[in-house]
Amino acid sequence: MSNQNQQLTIGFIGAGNMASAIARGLVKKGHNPEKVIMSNRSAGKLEQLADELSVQTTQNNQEVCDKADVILLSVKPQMMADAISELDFSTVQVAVSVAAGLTTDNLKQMTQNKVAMVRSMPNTPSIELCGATGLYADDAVKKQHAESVNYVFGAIGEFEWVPDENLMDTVTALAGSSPAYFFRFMETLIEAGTKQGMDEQTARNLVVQSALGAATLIKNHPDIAISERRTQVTSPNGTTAAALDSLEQSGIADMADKAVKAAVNRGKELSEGK
Ligand SMILES: NC(=O)C1=CN([C@@H]2O[C@H](COP(=O)(O)OP(=O)(O)OC[C@H]3O[C@@H](n4cnc5c(N)ncnc54)[C@H](OP(=O)(O)O)[C@@H]3O)[C@@H](O)[C@H]2O)C=CC1
Ligand SMILES: O=C(O)[C@@H]1CCC=N1
Repeated sequence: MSNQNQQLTIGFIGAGNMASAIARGLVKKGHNPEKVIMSNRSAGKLEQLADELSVQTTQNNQEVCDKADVILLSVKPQMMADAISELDFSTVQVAVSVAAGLTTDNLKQMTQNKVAMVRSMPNTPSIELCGATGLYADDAVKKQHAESVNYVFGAIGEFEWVPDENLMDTVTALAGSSPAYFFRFMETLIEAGTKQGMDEQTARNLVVQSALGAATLIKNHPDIAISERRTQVTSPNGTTAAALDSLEQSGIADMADKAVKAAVNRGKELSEGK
């Protein structure tokens, strides 16, 4: 990590699931917790984060603006206008929304266009420094702002800038939300294993290690197609072929397509205040 970026004070408005995942990741990566400040509406989460991470906490959102160089706007989309409209961002270098759906136009309107605004879509594996984040900035965002943002999201995983803001709803479907799809698939496999008579802990260990192994295998060999890895597992007329045939007959591709479209559409609704 570059020394200059390590000096950044990183602020959070809203200290819920996503903000605490990023803060935990940053501290785990070695960012000085005294250079993290988090605000939240209610006190309980702040007390826990102060105890666990030794970050600065406050229930005053303006204090975060006054102390932080980079601010992550991490309240629910429906709460964003209430949380940020009255704030003075004049000493803030760049604000980064993590909210699903809200466009940079929505956000700039809420802040009267007074702060450089980046839109991000991270995910909770950021706690383990395995995050996947999509980022979008309009032309007003300077190189120095982008570098600060790269530092934050590079510390907690991998990130991709997208050139077209419309793609941020797809980022939400494929990165922000997708850990939940994988969790759900793991849950269903474990449950199916227990129906075959296996105890839950053993089923969990086998499923989780297989998920980790499958992702690691794909990630460590980007030159090998995912379909080739699938073929390597699938003996002709074997057990995998039987399972995959069943998944295809149940419409796995259609299910994924519909799920992604549902998430994208919900993102668009959120941008319209629905
Ligand atoms: N969860 C996830 O996996 C992901 C979430 N996101 C985005 O992150 C954002 C937050 O989601 P998530 O963390 O899940 O939600 P949470 O409900 O866990 O966190 C939101 C937090 O904002 C606080 N809050 C609400 N209003 C204010 C306010 N006016 N001032 C200060 N704090 C306030 C809430 O406080 P209180 O304790 O009082 O309720 C709450 O702790 C959303 O916009 C979501 O779209 C993006 C990617 C992934
Ligand atoms: O479910 C949501 O709306 C948020 C955004 C991505 C993950 N959680």
